[in-house]
Amino acid sequence: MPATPSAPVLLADEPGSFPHSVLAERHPAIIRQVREAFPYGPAQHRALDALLANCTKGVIEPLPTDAPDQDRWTAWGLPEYTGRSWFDVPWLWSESWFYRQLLDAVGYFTPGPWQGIDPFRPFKLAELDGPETDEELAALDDLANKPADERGRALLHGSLWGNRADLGFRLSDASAADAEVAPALVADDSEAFWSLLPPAGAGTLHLIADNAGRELIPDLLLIAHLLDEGHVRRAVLHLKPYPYYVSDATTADFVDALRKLTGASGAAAGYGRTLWSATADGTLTVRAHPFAAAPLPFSEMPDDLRAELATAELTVVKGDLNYRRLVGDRRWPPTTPFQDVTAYFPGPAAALRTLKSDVITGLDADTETALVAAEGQRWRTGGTHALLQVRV
Ligand SMILES: O=P(O)(O)OC[C@@]1(O)O[C@H](CO)[C@@H](O)[C@@H]1O
Repeated sequence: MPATPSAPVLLADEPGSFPHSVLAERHPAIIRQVREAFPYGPAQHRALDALLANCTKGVIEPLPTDAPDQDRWTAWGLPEYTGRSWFDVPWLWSESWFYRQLLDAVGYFTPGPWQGIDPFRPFKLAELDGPETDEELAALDDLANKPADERGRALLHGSLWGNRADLGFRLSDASAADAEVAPALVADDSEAFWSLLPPAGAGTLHLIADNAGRELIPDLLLIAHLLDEGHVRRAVLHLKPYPYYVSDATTADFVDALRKLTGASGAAAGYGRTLWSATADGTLTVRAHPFAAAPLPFSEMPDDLRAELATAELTVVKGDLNYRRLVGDRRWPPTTPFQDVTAYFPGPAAALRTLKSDVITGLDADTETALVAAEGQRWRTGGTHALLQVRV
């Protein structure tokens, strides 16, 4: 048990707060964009209208008794939250519920012509095919002749900062992509990261992925490097079982990213070949566990996932949402020890995250003071700061 006393769970009930803006502004904007991106029929438009009204003014409603995921959502807290405003239940919970309901509205789960059609795919593809992605891949050629440890550090940073590529975040803050970043990390355990993964390692890396496209590609490059240089013998990539938080990576997005690499020229294609053959021989495997899209913190992970992560040399936990799930989506004092709040995790873990929501732990007091003096509380949510924290 962590020695640290717990902190209040984040709700979205305070107007003016970041969680409130996500429910009141980001979710309606997502509905609008999805609606405009597809030639949906009248039934889908009606369902989207109903969702818009429900998610902004209504209450959590029960699922139809024949919903295939009824049991799962029952176990995840639906009976407890039914009848309550979306703004009055844990924010982590209502956000996951939103994506589940949005997919339902467009027919994603219903047998028929729209089953399995990712409503976020046009946005993901536009990013994957954009000039920035090609520039990032071309830059790998400059890295190719550097010593392996220098390449490793550059690729680790690429994976970390790749977390800025979050289409949901950009929806609510269009200027986010251009905002200047603060290169110094607010917490930097990268030495511990490398000491957990020395060369000639025999273990398995797990990576809990976050966004597709410009985040997943650098994640894949890091995995390829760790395999090629012998830091780990195997890797397991955890993806989402269905589209989630706009740009979260699914198996289809993994395929697109890998094809992008193998279809590129120069060094990028080499990484692509490493990964393609690693999937073929089982060195790299993918998972899409239902818990990856659960509305719960990782402390409540099911036994099968816990047992699997317990075998990892290191689990890399990518992104802001996964960080919220890792430490618990709570109002921790920022200096709360990261080791304490992650003590429950089944093995060593490394959080690689740009800061895009209020939750933060593991800061030293001077760092917090300096951030507040410079920016008020904006540093928590602006996506311009990043951290790499390791739980040993
Ligand atoms: O997990 P990611 O892609 O880094 O960020 C997810 C995010 O954009 O969505 C949530 C709010 O909707 C926050 O956790 C964060 O702002």
